[in-house]
Amino acid sequence: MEPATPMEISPRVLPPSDRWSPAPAVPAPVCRFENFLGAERAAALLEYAISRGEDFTAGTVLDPLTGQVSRKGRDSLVLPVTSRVFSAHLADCLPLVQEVLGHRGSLARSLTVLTAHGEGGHFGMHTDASRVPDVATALSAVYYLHRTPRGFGGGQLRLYDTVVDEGRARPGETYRTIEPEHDTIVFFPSGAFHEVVPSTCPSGRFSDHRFTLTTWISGGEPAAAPAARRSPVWQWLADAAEGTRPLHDAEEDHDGARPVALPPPGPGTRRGPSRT
Ligand SMILES: O=C(O)CCC(=O)C(=O)O
Ligand SMILES: [Fe+2]
Repeated sequence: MEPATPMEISPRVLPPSDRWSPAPAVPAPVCRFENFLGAERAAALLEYAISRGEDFTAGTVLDPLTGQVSRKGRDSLVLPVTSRVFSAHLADCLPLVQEVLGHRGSLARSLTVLTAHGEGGHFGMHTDASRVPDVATALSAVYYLHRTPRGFGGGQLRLYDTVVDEGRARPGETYRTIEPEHDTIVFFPSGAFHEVVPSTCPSGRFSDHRFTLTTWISGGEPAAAPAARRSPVWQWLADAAEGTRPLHDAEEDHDGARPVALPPPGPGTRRGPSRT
C-alpha cells in the first residue's frame, strides 16, 4: 500500500495565536535504585528498625518564618541514626547519582533518620530546606523498608513538578509517584516539593509500618556550588523553594539528627556507561 501523503491541518482548524501558554511543568530529576543494600542487609536493617520501636518519637517540621518547631502537617515517627556502612555505600553511589540528576558541586556531609509511618501516617507537601545549609545544592535520599507481604497501604511519595511561568518558578499541581518498595532508594533535589500521602496499617503492629532511612546530603559550604554553575532545572527548583528556606540558622536539626562527614568514594564507586 502507498503511504498516505501528509495533509496540512488548515489554520481554520488550528488558528495561530499570540497568546500561547509557555508554562512547562518540569519533573524533578530523580534517580532510583532497586536492591540497594541487598536482601540480607535490608532484612537486618528492617529488624533493627522494628527492634528500636520504643525509641521512635513524633517527627517535627520547622516553620521557616518563625523558626517554630511543630507537628503541623506531619504524622511520622523518627529516630536519628548514623551508619558508617550506609554512608560509605551512599558515597560510592553519588558520582552516578549526580550525573543522573545533573547535580554539580561537591557533597561533604549527611544527616540521617529512621522513620516509620503507620495508620494515618503522612507528611504534607514540603521541601527539605530545614535539613540542609543550602537547599539549592543539597540532595535528599529516601531508602524504603517493609515486611513482606507489605503490612501497610498508601504511603506513596509524590514528587511535584515545577512550573516555569513568565520567568518565575513555582511548585506545580502535577507530580510523579514513587512507590515505597522494600530495599529501594530514591535520590532527588532537596529543593523539590514533595509529600508522603497517608498510609494505612490495618494490623496496627509496628512491624507492619512503612519504614525509611532518610538522608539529606549537602556540600561543605553554600559557596561550594555557585549559582552560575547550576543547571537550569536546579536553578528553577531553587527559585521555587526560596520561600521555604529558614530565615534563621538553627543550631540543631529539629528531629535531633547529627551531621556526619561523607567518606570519599571508594573502589566500589558506581559510574554511568563510559563514553569511549
Ligand atoms: O518517607 C518519604 O518517602 C519521604 C520523607 C520526607 O520527605 C522527609 O522525611 O523529609
Ligand atoms: Fe522531605
